[in-house]
Amino acid sequence: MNNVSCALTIAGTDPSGGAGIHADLKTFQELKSYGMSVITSVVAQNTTGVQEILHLPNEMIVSQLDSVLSDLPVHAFKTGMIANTEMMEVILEKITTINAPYVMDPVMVATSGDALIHVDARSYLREHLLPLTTIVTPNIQEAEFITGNTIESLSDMQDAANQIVYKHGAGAALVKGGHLREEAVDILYDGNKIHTFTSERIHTKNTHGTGCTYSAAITAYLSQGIPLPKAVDKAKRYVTAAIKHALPLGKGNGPTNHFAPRMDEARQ
Ligand SMILES: Nc1ncnc2c1ncn2[C@@H]1O[C@H](COP(=O)(O)OP(=O)(O)OP(=O)(O)O)[C@@H](O)[C@H]1O
Ligand SMILES: Cc1ncc(CO)c(N)n1
Repeated sequence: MNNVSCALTIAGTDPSGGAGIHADLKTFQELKSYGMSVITSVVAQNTTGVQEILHLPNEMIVSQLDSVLSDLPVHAFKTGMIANTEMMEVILEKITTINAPYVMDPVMVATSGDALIHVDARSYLREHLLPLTTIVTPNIQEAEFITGNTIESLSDMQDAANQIVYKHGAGAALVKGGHLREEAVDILYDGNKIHTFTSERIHTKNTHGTGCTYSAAITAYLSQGIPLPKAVDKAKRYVTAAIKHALPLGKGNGPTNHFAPRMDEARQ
């Protein structure tokens, strides 16, 4: 495998294995990209919520980034949880040197409702990191924060996706409507046109880490040179299968099933 595609995630941890760095690396592996990770914060969390957070010193984050960037290729990268403004500043300085697609999951709160980033950092993320992205993947709540508008319909989602590109400078915006309607509809504006991705809505409480898994799948496909709308289409299929076969583990919202495509293939 001389032409292996390398994908990097910069995010927080989840010892219960369903979200954060762990979801990202499992997804990269399942989708056949070589996974690499830089840890921002160590998060004691599980399917029921977040118990404790330890932020790594900024020098250690920079040091991890230097270790990866001085030695290995990066064909696409993503950011997830970046807890505060200072951390965002040092990460920004390093990622501007990477010449590869950038997927931002603008993580603000966990599925459990626990806050994962400092309130002030949300504005920094919008003003300074967002313009660097190839694609940003907000859920409704995150898109409402970025645009300052309420989102209640598909047409509101389209307006938000447009605004996030034109007004806030993202390369493309994928607004996820998982929580909005009977179908799970996501809207992508790629700077040229609106694309709509629809899947059945799966009635399950096991949705811990869906956002991480989805953005990691987009990153994996972009690392393989697959162009944007197609990468999102394939990632949407992957996350839908992962939710459909979600694992009833833990006492709260169980994790998505990163093996899911193999289970579907095995049945065919
Ligand atoms: N119950 C569901 N059935 C089918 N698809 C879903 C369901 N819930 C979410 N999705 C889809 O999963 C993907 C992830 O979106 P979601 O809105 O859950 O992300 P998120 O809120 O960022 O996740 P997280 O809780 O990990 O932060 C989207 O494509 C969304 O449409
Ligand atoms: C570390 C981390 N990033 C993102 C999420 C959002 O699901 C989470 N629960 N934990």
